Amino acid sequence: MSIAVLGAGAFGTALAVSYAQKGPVTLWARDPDQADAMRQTRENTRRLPGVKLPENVSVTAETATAFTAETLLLAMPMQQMAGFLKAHAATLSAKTLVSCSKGIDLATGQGPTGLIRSLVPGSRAAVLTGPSFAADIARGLPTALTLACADHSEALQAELSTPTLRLYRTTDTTGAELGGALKNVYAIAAGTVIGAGLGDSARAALMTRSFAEMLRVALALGARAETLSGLSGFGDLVLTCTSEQSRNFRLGHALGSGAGFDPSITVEGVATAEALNALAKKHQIEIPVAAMVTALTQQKISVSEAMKILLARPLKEE
Ligand SMILES: NC(=O)C1=CN([C@@H]2O[C@H](COP(=O)(O)OP(=O)(O)OC[C@H]3O[C@@H](n4cnc5c(N)ncnc54)[C@H](OP(=O)(O)O)[C@@H]3O)[C@@H](O)[C@H]2O)C=CC1
Ligand SMILES: O=C(CO)COP(=O)(O)O
Repeated sequence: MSIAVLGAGAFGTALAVSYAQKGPVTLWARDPDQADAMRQTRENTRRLPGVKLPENVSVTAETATAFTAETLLLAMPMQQMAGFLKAHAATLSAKTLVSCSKGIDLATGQGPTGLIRSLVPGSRAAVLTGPSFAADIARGLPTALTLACADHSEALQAELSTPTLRLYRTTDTTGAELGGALKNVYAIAAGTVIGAGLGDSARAALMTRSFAEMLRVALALGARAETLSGLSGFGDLVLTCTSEQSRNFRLGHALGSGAGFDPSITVEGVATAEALNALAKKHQIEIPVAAMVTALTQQKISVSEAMKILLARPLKEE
């Protein structure tokens, strides 16, 4: 089997570096100048500086070259995925398309597998998700992820596992992709709490109530509870809410502390919060924490107002 990674950001580059241990990997960058620079320097200086690209990684800006692989890993920001799939639908059918992106498409409310199934009907859709920072994967640090695919995926699991990247499989694509998408929203909340100096106890409370929200949403949308308790849900929530490596956490920290934040940094939780609010409204699910994140990121509310609203909610059973 052969692998190509579509999207040469931090995560796509890290995955290409990791899978190059097992054989040749094609890394597709949309920008020909960036592809040239990466070929010359053997480094993605903009998105993943300090990591050498192994010889087994071929960088290209030609989709025709990348699309010769059988397994294609989609590693672009979530709001870009639908456009990419629509543009290349004809050539992508009959491929295995593994989404590595975390989010909900704002226009349709779909996750990655929903988009893949509706826009590229002949393909096979899978999701690779879980607690993993690009820099850790690229350095070969031990990591465990969830591979979700509706059909039997043992062969894909073996193909995408490495000695340091251990995959657990599930058929619950809805649960896996919702866990990965929603944890980013709550990481913004956790970062806000820490940035505003509200303390570790407040963060633990918020993470716990966030997990309750994640579970409520996921169950309402047909996911299995055990998926949310696994790597793609609980595991990634813990990582992202507790590490300053997380861009979602760092955006929240900036909101909480009043610091500035570079708008060119990919922060999936902002659009996901908006998409989540629309889904929750449609399905009548209570999401008080995520609602506050949306209001905060849209500058409709201050951090102290958000805190007061959450603490003043009616007392109830856990
Ligand atoms: N970084 C991480 O640690 C992890 C990230 N992820 C997920 O991976 C996804 C990508 O994130 P990440 O790599 O970190 O983001 P980056 O910001 O590092 O890079 C985004 C990449 O996507 C490319 N891109 C943007 N728009 C398009 C498009 N229309 N078609 C093709 N490529 C496009 C960008 O190209 P250009 O430079 O030309 O703009 C860039 O190479 C996100 O969903 C994220 O949640 C998942 C796990 C870990
Ligand atoms: O998904 C991630 C870790 O699992 C990366 O998180 P950020 O996008 O917040 O950096």
